[in-house]
Amino acid sequence: MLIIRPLAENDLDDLYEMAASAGNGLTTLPPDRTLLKTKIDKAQATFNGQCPPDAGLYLFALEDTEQKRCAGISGIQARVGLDEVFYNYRLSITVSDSRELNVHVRTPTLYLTNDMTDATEIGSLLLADSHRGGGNGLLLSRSRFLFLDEFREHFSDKIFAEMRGVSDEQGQSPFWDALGRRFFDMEFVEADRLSARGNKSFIAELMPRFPIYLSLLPESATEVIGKVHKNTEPALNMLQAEGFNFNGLVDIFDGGPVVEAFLHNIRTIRQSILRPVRRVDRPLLSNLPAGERVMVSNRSFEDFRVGTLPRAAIRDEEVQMPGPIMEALGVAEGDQVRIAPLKEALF
Ligand SMILES: CC(C)(COP(=O)(O)OP(=O)(O)OC[C@H]1O[C@@H](n2cnc3c(N)ncnc32)[C@H](O)[C@@H]1OP(=O)(O)O)[C@@H](O)C(=O)NCCC(=O)NCCSC(=O)CCC(=O)O
Repeated sequence: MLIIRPLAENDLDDLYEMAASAGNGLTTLPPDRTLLKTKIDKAQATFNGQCPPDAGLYLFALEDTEQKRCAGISGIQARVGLDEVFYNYRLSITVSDSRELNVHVRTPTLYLTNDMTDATEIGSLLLADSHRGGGNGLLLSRSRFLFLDEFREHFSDKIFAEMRGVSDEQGQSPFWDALGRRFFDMEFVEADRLSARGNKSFIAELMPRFPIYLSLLPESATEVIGKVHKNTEPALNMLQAEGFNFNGLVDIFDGGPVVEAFLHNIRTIRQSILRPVRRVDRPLLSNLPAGERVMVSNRSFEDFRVGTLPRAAIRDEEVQMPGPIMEALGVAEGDQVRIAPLKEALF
């Protein structure tokens, strides 16, 4: 059985292994044990109330209960731009127009902004290679929306994700090579490593502050602006299906797109329903295709859990749950649980 739960201290080895095999550009998940441990500590402090929930870092693990290991991770940062300034480039247009000379030229232009300050960021989405496909990525990504729905008061109305931009197998980013590198004499991999260590705004402060005309950059750089890394296409696809759209901002390092949605418009949130639990003596059927399963959450803050059930378990007045999933979610008969589509609409 696969269950979403808060990331815990003993997930460190699994997390490190996943981060080490993920390649470059996943800035928030570097293969660095000390840094990953700091993140786990911050997430634990958030879930157990030692850190203000509005400034918290919520990291979730996908636990494979048979293999007893963490097979994936996903996250929510309650607000960005509080501890350090949060930068993006806005992809805008400069128009040069002269009727006398019969000239009308539109030049795409990048402006350095802090537009996402105070918004809620989802990120750190990573699934072990062994668990890719079959709807596991859907559960990992979408279960976060059940949490946001339940505890809206701690989050912004605006939810966004910075998608990993284009870089090659050697970690070369055409966008970084054409831009950041000229102001900061450093390879992308090194800049990415430094920003993972919390130096992102420090690097950003050394980047050009004046507008950048894209016609002055090489095509290798302009053609990757707003594009995602090929391994990130499923992540983007899932967010687009939830109603997220490109908001015109890109990452200052690799040019990857920022996508955003308003919380109340997110598909999982719009379609979620509550039902009381009724225990049934039935097999789990956790191998059903994603389209035939739904997500179910226990609605707890400190011990948030999400699993999946067959769609047929939802009835008008109740949701029917086999004992093992009730135990995994920590719910009892009569408790109200929240249910949302894993893939196909509920009704
Ligand atoms: C992103 C995940 C977790 C997704 O898991 P899976 O690969 O198992 O996904 P899946 O369930 O097979 O597919 C999910 C959906 O994407 C679709 N899909 C699959 N391959 C695709 C492709 N090449 N192009 C477009 N869409 C594709 C599937 O049809 C499915 O949608 P349907 O069911 O509708 O058909 C994984 O690929 C991964 O760990 N990637 C490497 C790390 C990474 O790049 N992470 C994102 C970084 S960016 C980030 O973290 C911010 C974003 C965020 O947090 O959400």
